[in-house]
Amino acid sequence: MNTILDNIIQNKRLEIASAKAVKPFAALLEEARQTGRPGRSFRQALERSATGIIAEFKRRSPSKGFIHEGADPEQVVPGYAAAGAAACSVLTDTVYFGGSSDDLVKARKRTDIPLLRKDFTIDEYQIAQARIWGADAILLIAAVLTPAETEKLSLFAHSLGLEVLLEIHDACELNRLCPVVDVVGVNNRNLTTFATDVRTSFELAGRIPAEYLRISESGIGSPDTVLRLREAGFRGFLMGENFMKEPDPAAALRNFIQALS
Ligand SMILES: O=C(O)c1ccccc1NCC(=O)[C@H](O)[C@H](O)COP(=O)(O)O
Repeated sequence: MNTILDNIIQNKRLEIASAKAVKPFAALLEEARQTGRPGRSFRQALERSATGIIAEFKRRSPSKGFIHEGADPEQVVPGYAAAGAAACSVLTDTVYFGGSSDDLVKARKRTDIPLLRKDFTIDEYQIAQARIWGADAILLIAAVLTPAETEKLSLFAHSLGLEVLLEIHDACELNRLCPVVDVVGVNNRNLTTFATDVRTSFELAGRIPAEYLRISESGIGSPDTVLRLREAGFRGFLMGENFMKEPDPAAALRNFIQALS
């Protein structure tokens, strides 16, 4: 039986094929190479951040449905930056998350903090898009990539000046770690059942080599959880629903950060 993740990836393949029919990869790559490299670093922003919070912009999700349907990235993302986010994650998947390339492009125009293109990256085409749309980093999900694919896509991302967040959920995915990965994320959400359990981060923390900057993702809802994850060695905390479910996500982030200090 197809899981939602299978369906998401199948849909990605169709989207990429349709995009290539409109603009072939060679033309997109030329455009990406001509796009300026602003020199922002997703990893450095986390290393230097007092909060380590990566605030996510998403309107909906497979697990929660509608979260904040009319959210405007030109309001939310600069608001996140002003509230103290180290970086922002912007969902660009439309079908399952209600996002778009426009969200990333608009966010880029309104803030200078590093932006992560949050999508299901399986092809160099998506990485070239991320460069053009203003991302500083891309997400690779170990669950849908082989070790060889992970390294190949990571090298390509670096060739365009993008950093790589490699997301794992299980110890068996540690074999995707490679020197070209910049940040390792532990996703507390099981991408098949959507259940979140922050114990996943605590269980995997010690299995990730110290040279990788570690972040914890999903299902984080309290300052105490962030403080415990910090003690376990995590430097970044990717949080979306906790803020996006509020009428003013940036104000929710501001209140969260105040409770952290
Ligand atoms: O969020 C989902 O329902 C989901 C389902 C399948 C694949 C990915 C999914 N979410 C992407 C994410 O990893 C989260 O948006 C991100 O980690 C923030 O999680 P949260 O703070 O729990 O919104």
